[in-house]
Amino acid sequence: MPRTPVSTAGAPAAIGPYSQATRAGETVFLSGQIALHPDSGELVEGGIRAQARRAFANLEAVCAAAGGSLDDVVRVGLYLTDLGEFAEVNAVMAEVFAEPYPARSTIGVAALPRGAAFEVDAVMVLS
Ligand SMILES: C=C(N)C(=O)O
Repeated sequence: MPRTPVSTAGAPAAIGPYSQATRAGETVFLSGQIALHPDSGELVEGGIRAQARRAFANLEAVCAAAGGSLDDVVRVGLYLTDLGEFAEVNAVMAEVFAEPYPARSTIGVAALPRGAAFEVDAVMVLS
């Protein structure tokens, strides 16, 4: 099955050799989003909540470009450089997603691109 790239100016351009998302049939694989502002390409300021909100907003823009929405997301992966900030990320995720929530894995990592504190990736199934 061919992989069809998804591209939008509503989310930051890829910072390496990957697509913002790829679609295979009705399944969309969304690349990791960090808190880069789509216009400036710079990491937003303001701490973990601001970073999480921007990263989820970027993800939402890619969902929309693929013809879906966050309601179509079936799984997310969260990556934090400090699991001490887990509660704050949970609070932002609860603002962004409605129940029933997607499946999720959360992983503490040593570092993320561009010095980000948070990254989210996702799988979406179009309905
Ligand atoms: C930000 C990314 N998704 C990357 O570098 O893979």
